[in-house]
Amino acid sequence: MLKGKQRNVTIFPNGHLVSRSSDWIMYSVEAKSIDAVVAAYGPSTKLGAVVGGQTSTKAPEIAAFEKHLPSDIEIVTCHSLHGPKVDPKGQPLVIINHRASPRAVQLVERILSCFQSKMVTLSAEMHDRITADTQAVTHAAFLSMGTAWQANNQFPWQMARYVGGIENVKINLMLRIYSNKWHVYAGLAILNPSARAQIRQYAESVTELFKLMLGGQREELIERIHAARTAVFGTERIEGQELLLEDDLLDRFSLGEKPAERVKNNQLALLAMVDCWWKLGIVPYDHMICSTPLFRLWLGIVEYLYRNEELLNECIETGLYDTTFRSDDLEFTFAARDWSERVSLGHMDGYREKFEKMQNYFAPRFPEATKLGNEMIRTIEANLNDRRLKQKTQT
Ligand SMILES: NC(=O)C1=CN([C@@H]2O[C@H](COP(=O)(O)OP(=O)(O)OC[C@H]3O[C@@H](n4cnc5c(N)ncnc54)[C@H](OP(=O)(O)O)[C@@H]3O)[C@@H](O)[C@H]2O)C=CC1
Ligand SMILES: O=C(O)C(=O)Cc1ccc(O)cc1
Repeated sequence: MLKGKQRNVTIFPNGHLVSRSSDWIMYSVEAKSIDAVVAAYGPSTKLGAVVGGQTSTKAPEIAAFEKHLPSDIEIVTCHSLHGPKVDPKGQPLVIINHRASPRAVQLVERILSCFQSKMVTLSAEMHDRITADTQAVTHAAFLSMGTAWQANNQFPWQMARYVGGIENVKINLMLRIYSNKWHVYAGLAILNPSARAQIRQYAESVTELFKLMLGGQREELIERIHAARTAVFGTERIEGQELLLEDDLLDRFSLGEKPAERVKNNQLALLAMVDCWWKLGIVPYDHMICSTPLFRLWLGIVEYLYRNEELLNECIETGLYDTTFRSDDLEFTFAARDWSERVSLGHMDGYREKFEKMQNYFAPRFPEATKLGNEMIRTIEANLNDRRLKQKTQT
């Protein structure tokens, strides 16, 4: 029974009754089921209605609309670029006019304006290309971190090496992804035609960098890391330019006890990300208009590392000469390759099986991590906005 303000909402027994009586319909279902759901209810769409979807990958959604909707139905679809419990205000909201009149686009924009999100107009193809660069490959990195920790039977917040600074962001975002539904990430990775190659390159970058570390190939490693840095972040640090993130801010969001002295880490996951962007010719800043909070935090910690010469050198030296964490890096490399293979095979069940195994392992910490993660996203996003604003007013 609906209470209070929602008393005027009537829940129909099925999608046919919704379709035949609605002027605007948004399909917000699993991407893997979109074809079956639109096949079932699409033919019942009210004459003159506008139809869209909220799935994270537009290729299968558009294919389903084209196949099953009557040809006189207008198609304006969308994608909110944030997860649950994030304030939609100011977050990107992609609007795609696939087959519609300006009147239909305006109707959808007016309805969705209540989110107070930042609307961005893109084509479906462009949307999928950008989200493969931003979301799919970012998720691959965090899924692999979790898999490696589980394989070594670790809860990273219990280990000095993984507490404080950028480690906090890594752990919180990893837990955030595993606390969400498997089909969201499987859909993003497997059904997006551009995602496979990106995820494969990430796994290759991890493997190749790890081999250079194992082989003690100092010069090649330095050369490769610096070449990637130049391609992604430019040749020099602009004087006075502030970093997106700072130590004291990052240290606030810890699930564990911070050690007196920071323990070194070679940050293979972050080095591989920049290497992957370089190899694929991706400049992540170009995608800010269509980015999620998670991607901005990921880019924030990567930038934090690459714009700090001392810290980057420390990662290189640790990677080459500190063998204490070789087993972590070995498991991380296996994990990145295994996720990539599962995505390439394109089997939803293979993805689900692995995702849910990790989800069960980390589940006891989800409530605490979700609370802390929400707070972290709120605080860091506010900080990023302040800085962008300051930088804008200075230029
Ligand atoms: N979660 C996120 O962070 C984001 C998700 N998205 C996208 O939004 C979509 C929905 O995701 P989310 O809400 O998280 O997932 P949920 O699993 O919570 O929701 C999917 C819903 O679809 C319903 N559904 C599935 N099949 C049918 C059917 N045949 N008839 C009627 N209803 C059906 C399910 O009903 P039932 O439970 O009864 O099976 C369920 O309520 C996905 O495509 C996802 O990629 C987009 C942005 C962010
Ligand atoms: O921010 C992320 O990448 C998330 O994990 C949340 C999310 C998941 C699916 C989407 O389509 C949009 C946002």
